[in-house]
Amino acid sequence: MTVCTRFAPSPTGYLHVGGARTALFSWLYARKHGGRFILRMEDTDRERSSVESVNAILEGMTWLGLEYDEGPFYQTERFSRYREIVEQLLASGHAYLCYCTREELEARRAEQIARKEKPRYDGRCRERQSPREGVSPVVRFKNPLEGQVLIRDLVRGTVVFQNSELDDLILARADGTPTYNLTVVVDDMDMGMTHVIRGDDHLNNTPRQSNIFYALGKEPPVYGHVPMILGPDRQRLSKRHGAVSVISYREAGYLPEALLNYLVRLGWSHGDQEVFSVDEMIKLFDIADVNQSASIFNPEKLLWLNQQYIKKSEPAHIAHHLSWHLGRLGIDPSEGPDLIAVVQAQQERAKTLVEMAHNSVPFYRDFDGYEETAARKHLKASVREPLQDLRDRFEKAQCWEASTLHEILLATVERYELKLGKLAQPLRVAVMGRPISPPIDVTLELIGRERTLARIDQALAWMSHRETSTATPSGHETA
Ligand SMILES: Nc1ncnc2c1ncn2[C@@H]1O[C@H](COP(=O)(O)OP(=O)(O)OP(=O)(O)O)[C@@H](O)[C@H]1O
Repeated sequence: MTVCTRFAPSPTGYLHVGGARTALFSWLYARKHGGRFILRMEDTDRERSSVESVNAILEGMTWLGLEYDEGPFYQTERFSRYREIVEQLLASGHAYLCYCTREELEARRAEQIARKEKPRYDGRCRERQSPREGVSPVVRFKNPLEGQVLIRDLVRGTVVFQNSELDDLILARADGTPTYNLTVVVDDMDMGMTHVIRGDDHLNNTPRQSNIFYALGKEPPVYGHVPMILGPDRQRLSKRHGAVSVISYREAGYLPEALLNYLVRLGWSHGDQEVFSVDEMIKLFDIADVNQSASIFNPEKLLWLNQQYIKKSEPAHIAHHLSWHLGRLGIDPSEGPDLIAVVQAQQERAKTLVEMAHNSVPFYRDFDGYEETAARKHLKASVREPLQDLRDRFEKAQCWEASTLHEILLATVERYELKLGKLAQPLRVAVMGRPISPPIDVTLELIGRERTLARIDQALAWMSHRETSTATPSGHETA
């Protein structure tokens, strides 16, 4: 039997981290067992579903690398099939037409509450034979009245539900549209689902869905209900409450594998290992090791993991993701130094790709002004002469490589009896516009000879201009 799992979101918003982790567990289960992973859009709520949400979910899945083998399937395209199954259940006596009106149901409900009973449909139309004038009936499932439903849950172990606790749920509304529990069963049956791994917010639906499977003469799939991810307020993250979209993590400079790693560890562990490649996740993931309790999303830990991934990933891989961020800043990396070298120079320190992209801008684009405090501190009159000298030596450099540039810088500071930083920092501000960059020799190599010389000239001119404009009538500098 080939394992088949699915992710079945309702396209009523973006893909958020809670849904994404449930998708990841389902995907890992399929991959680990050499099975199929299906994507299904549960879009029957036409009011709340939208094409934009479908696209946002697809974008999130693609970015995370949770590729699906089949789908996306859309429930709205399967209405005739749902109708067929409703007819089948009616014909086999597992469903019946219910003519109770909304007002009657509400009145009975109020009475049940007044008697301190659990409000539920009282089964009045179960044996009804004749239609009722002027009322369009709904179709209800004839839930067994006795016995139990036993769920052997992959995460929670055996969970028992009493049939006496379950309502005769509505399968089709008066206008003929199918309800959630019916569509899910028909799809899971038709799509050959062997394992349904979903959030434990669905646990109460499971005995109802299992009974519909039995009524159709089928074995239900194996279920695994994974715990919820909660926000800092301990409320379940959902599209309607506090969830952060997966794509906003892309925009904030996270690597998809860092987010996957964070999500897999949220509620699952393998010894004390923290960092897992996707291949390791597939190999080591065991749904039986998933916690039963909910987890709280911790953005600091995610940031820490992202930094680890930036440090350790292949530069070419980071370059691939970084170029997307540079594109957002209007930079075409092919118009400057090799992006892989730019990544290598910054891999040790960047926490996010947004930070790396921001710090990479001067490698690709000339800047207009300097960071103000840095310029005031480092581009001082006293440094003009050594900076000019350094510039002239750079111009004559035999080759434009970090080691040669380093030698030239050392020789210049020696000549002026300066500490290295006293010239390296002004140089950095001159060529980058700011006081932070990778090692200065590497920075210069990346910027290239022409740009470096032009930027030092620009800084020297800026310094002269500043000297004249800030000079007092007596000729003393005031800054
Ligand atoms: N906070 C969460 N933690 C873990 N899994 C979740 C969370 N929220 C939803 N899921 C799971 O993600 C899958 C898709 O859910 P769905 O699209 O209905 O998301 P939702 O955010 O609950 O939507 P809505 O805001 O409409 O309630 C389901 O299996 C659901 O159980």
